[in-house]
Amino acid sequence: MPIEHHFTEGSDAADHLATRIATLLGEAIATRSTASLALSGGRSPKPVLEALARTPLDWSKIVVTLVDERWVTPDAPDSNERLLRETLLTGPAAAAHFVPMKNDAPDAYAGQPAVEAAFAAIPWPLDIVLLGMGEDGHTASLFPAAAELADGLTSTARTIAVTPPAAPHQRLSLTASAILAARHIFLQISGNAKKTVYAQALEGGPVEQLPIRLALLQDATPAEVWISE
Ligand SMILES: O=C1O[C@H](COP(=O)(O)O)[C@@H](O)[C@H](O)[C@H]1O
Repeated sequence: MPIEHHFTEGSDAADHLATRIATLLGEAIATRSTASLALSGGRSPKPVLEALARTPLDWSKIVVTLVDERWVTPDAPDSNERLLRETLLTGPAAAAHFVPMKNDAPDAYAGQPAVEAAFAAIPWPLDIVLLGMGEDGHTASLFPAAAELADGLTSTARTIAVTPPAAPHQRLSLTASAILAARHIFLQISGNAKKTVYAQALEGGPVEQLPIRLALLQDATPAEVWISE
């Protein structure tokens, strides 16, 4: 079962989570001379990324990537890469080595092999995976009812191309195996709607119904969950 951290204020949750990530990155660098961090996009991680960007670390030893990306240009408003570039990869943290999940291929399916190849250069397993969750229970871009979900849950590849059934843009996503191999699996939950879905996920049931269960209903690497109002 997951380890929960409860906060009233989202900003307090973000600061606490950023401190936890920074501590683990520092420990990874001290132990292995390198660290790897995969971040979610969307709205939830923004304050965490802003707090992390202010944290003194040897960013040149840290490899940063995404858990998922929308197949849009990096300057598009929906780009997860854009979020990272505008929040985390500024100031000292710009020294981090960023591995994008988007390339110039015409679609996510054509682009996936090159992303998979580029990901081979990341130090695996990832030290930290920061997940988000949509109100449909998707995590990364592993969406319920997506044609590629079964593959995303079973593939030994690190990445998969996905067409969400009810969300915009083709995506690239980490697979369940890449997520679950991480040394630390973190999740942000905020607001009543997501709290309700989170509680439903914990009750048990098919991962295909609520893909966030892949991280919550396993004990090999218990997820840590930051929950706020
Ligand atoms: O599309 C996405 O959605 C989820 C949740 O986003 P949020 O805006 O509700 O925080 C996110 O974790 C994922 O990375 C993103 O691509």
